[in-house]
Amino acid sequence: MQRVRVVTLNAALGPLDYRVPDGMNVEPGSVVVAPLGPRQLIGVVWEPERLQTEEVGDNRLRPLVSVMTVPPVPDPVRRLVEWTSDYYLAPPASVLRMVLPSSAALEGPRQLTEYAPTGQTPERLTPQRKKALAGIEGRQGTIRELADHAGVSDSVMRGLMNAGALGPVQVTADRPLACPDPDHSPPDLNEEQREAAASLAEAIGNGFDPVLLDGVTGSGKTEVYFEAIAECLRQGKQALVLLPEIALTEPFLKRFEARFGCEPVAWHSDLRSSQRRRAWRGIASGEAKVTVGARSALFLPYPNLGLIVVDEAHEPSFKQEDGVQYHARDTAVMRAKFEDIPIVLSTATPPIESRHMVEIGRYRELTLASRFAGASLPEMRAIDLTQDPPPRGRWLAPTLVNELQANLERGEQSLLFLNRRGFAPLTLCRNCGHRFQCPNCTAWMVEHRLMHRLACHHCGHVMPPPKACPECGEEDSLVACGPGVERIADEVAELFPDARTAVVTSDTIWSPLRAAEFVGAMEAGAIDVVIGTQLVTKGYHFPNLTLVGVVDADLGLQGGDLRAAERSFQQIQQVAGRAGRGDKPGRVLVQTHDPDAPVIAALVSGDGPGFYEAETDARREAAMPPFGRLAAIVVSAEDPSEAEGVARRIGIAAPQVEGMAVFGPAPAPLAMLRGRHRQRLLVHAARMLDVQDVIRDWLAGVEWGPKVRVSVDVDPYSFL
Ligand SMILES: Nc1ncnc2c1ncn2[C@@H]1O[C@H](COP(=O)(O)OP(=O)(O)OP(=O)(O)O)[C@@H](O)[C@H]1O
Ligand SMILES: [Zn+2]
Repeated sequence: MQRVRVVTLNAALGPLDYRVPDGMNVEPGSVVVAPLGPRQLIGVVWEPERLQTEEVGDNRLRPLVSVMTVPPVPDPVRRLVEWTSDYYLAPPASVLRMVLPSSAALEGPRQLTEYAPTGQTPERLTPQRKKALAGIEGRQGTIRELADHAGVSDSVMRGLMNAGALGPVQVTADRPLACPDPDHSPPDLNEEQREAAASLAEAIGNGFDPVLLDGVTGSGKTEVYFEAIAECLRQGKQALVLLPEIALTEPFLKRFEARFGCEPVAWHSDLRSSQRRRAWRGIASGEAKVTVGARSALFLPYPNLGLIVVDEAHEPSFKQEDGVQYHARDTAVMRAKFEDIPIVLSTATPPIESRHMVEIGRYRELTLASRFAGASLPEMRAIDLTQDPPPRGRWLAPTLVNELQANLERGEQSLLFLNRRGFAPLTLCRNCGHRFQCPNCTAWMVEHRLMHRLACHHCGHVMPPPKACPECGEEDSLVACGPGVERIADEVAELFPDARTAVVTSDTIWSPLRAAEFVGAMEAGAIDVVIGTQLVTKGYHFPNLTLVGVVDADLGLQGGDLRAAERSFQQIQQVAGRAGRGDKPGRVLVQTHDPDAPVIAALVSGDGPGFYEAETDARREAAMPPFGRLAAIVVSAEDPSEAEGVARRIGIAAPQVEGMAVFGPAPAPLAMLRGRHRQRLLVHAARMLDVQDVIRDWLAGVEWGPKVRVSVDVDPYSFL
């Protein structure tokens, strides 16, 4: 009798053993359907020696139901699942769910109805339908695709179908994917780029090779790693590019198409289920040669991966903050290791963790020191708000306003950066001082005037701004305190009524399509001033954008977590990097109350190396990451005393281990989130300590009820 061990997609279950019925062929990695009580579960066959479970006698084993007709999950992916589960203290099932995220993809071949012009043009076609029919340009596709292509609504398309102008065609849902051509349109690289590109191309097919591609903004890092992708394609291998925001995928797809002749496969949360199925099947079969995606694309079962690129590798959004709390950059390096392939971490502002890996010889570094085509890096100046303050009730200093005016007169584009969504971060009653707080979180309600709502940025709770203060009953007494991007947009509109402005935040650019519209408008010169959050700081290339104003450079330094200064530096350096990327030089004005703060001083004087050295020394001295390790244990419950009780018991049970210290428990800074009260413990450990092992044993010795949640965040990035 053959028995197998199966990891199911159910996180509440450990691995389970089954009997393989006669005639069924399974191997490690096979995706199978297994019975559990009256239900059926999807799971993956695992090497039994790698995962422990309760032994069940042969006679009690139930037989597997079936094997799914998809390729087995490859070896390196199974190793990645084990590593991620071990390192981030998450159930293997939770990680495996990211490998098999679409149940539709696991089903067999599927038929799909598409529509194509029948060649009959019905009489009396409305002008709108006539235009839609022309807009199809003879294509075939689903109603939705045709509507998208023609720029009309689905119902117009359905009208055409009912009128007989479009007819149904049955096709397989798994249409062939376009294959990128490495020689479609190669760029003419400059000397520096050529060297870096050659070195990356050389690495393809030659084993594990982590590379930090450190190039100033606008130096052509993308062009350089595209050459590595081209080599990967020539060798018939798959490549994966991870981007930090799905808003960046759309411009990336266009750029990729210009270089390789067709779009890569995109993977992100905004895909429709049919697209997700198609992408997953193409990836798993090896047909999809290049995938670009958000962090979750990292776990997909590429059978033949040849290269991973992590673009904007400094971005904090690579850290997943719920579910499996993994860092996609670090996990990507592990995947590259299991696959035995190169990985490129591309960034203009390498994080201290990655720089350190270069210093100790684990990663190699390739540098691009200058901007492409002779464009110079922008000139950066601080505006001291204590000397040059904006008028009362305004946020832009006179110097910045003058520069904006000059830019508008020259017909050049400007960008104002403020990392705060909405109109104002705080709303209070002028009469009694009442502040609007989220009922579910320790957070202020943020006014969003465009949506006419107060919103909590932590849980999404929204309410209309009340007419009267709920505390004192005074009418029309609410005042907005402080600026958000919408308020800056209002200020620009008052100062320059003719300027065309765009607010760019996750509220306005929530999908790749909206991002594409924004990029189109910028490129067409239809926007004069962009007011945006961190969403506009990265990746974009607008040659006519010559002025960047940082509205509040001190903002990121508040809160004071471990990486606050570094993050501020990166953010301002990145947003500054949007200026002067074409033939016109760029200027950056940084508004601050403290021009002598090390971050600001380093930015203005261009002494990045000095800043990093000081930051690194400080971390080394305090044994903070990457020189020491941190893990946070967060205990939450709806009942504050339950959370407190369990947190206290965990604190008391903390083992005495050399090289490890435990701080807390204490109420988390975000003491309530989504209605749950939160207590935090912080574990600080020496670099060499297997802190996960310690925490696993430690927590195994403490019990808590079902209403309490305990989560461990290894290498935390958020300290809230
Ligand atoms: N060799 C080249 N030939 C033609 N165009 C190039 C070349 N190198 C760079 N460019 C162009 O210069 C611009 C900046 O390049 P790219 O976006 O790759 O820079 P980057 O280093 O990724 O910048 P950032 O870090 O700011 O995102 C792009 O429009 C790119 O197409
Ligand atoms: Zn909330």
